[in-house]
Amino acid sequence: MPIKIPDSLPAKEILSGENIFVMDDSLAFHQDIRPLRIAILNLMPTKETTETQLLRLIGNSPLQVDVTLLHPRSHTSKNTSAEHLRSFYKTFDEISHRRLDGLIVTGAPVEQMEFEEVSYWEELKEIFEWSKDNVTSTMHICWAAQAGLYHHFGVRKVALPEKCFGVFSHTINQNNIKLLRGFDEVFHVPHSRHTDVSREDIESNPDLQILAESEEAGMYLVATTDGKQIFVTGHSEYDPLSLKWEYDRDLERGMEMALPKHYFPKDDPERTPPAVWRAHANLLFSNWLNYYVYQETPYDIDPIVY
Ligand SMILES: CC(=O)SCCNC(=O)CCNC(=O)[C@H](O)C(C)(C)COP(=O)(O)OP(=O)(O)OC[C@H]1O[C@@H](n2cnc3c(N)ncnc32)[C@H](O)[C@@H]1OP(=O)(O)O
Ligand SMILES: N[C@@H](CCO)C(=O)O
Repeated sequence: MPIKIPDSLPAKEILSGENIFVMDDSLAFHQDIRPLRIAILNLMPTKETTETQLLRLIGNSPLQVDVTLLHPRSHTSKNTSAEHLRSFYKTFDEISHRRLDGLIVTGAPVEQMEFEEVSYWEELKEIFEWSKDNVTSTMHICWAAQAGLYHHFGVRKVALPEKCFGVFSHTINQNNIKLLRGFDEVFHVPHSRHTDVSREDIESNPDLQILAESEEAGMYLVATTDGKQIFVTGHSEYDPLSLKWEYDRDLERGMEMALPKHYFPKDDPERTPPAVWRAHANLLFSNWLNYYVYQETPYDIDPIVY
């Protein structure tokens, strides 16, 4: 939340220079408050796990958030029960007449397919197009970041020589970016993917900025200069044991798996990995909700019907 202090207090200039959000009296007086309308388009097979992880982060905010869970109507989920989807989920066509303050699109285990082979690709393209005029800010996670960058900006997906798998240290590229407010100079994030996005395609696009990256894992946070689209290549939402679960799963399937990097204490898979990314994850989501959604979205959000 912003701090409201008198315009003439010396701290105001100092804090503004440090990328701290300071609100002046006139804006504070005029600010109307209502619950935020956020949808999560959940493309993960393990929907209940992902719901919980994302809601935990969205819930850590003083803002009231009204959450709608969405699943793609053009895909029949094998791993989530129809009963769960019927009880708790909607599809895009049921909500597309209303605008959203924020939209989160999750990862999906389809990164090694061509985008066009994904069963819900046409539907996702429709949602991406709609989001440009009907959502204040959209956050795309992992595969959704690759898909969004490809759809909106033609950024190519690139196969990695080996899976980017582990918990990596990251640094920020720019000061005075609202999404990065309060970030430590070095912070940690899990990555778990076989593909990356083309740096060349991103760097040559003046509408895109690389906000944070990792020497080992590459680009992490990419955003449009207007903040309407955020692309997150890692999984800050993961639970402490998510990477272990993926590692054990793949070993059980008989795959040759390298240990997740910088994860198990002393690289011993019998030891419990500590979560060293939780503070970062909470800050990323609360900064997004506050500065890219709440402070930007209009109070009267729905289109006026004459
Ligand atoms: C790069 C990222 O974004 S990382 C995020 C993805 N990570 C994860 O999903 C981790 C958890 N998932 C898993 O471990 C596995 O997917 C499991 C255990 C749930 C299931 O794996 P498998 O049995 O090998 O594969 P299965 O045949 O059930 O298909 C898995 C999923 O792939 C996706 N998928 C596969 N083919 C397609 C396709 N043509 N189009 C769209 N989705 C597809 C679906 O999401 C499918 O699950 P769903 O039908 O329940 O949505
Ligand atoms: N995080 C994913 C990567 C593959 O999409 C997994 O290992 O399940």
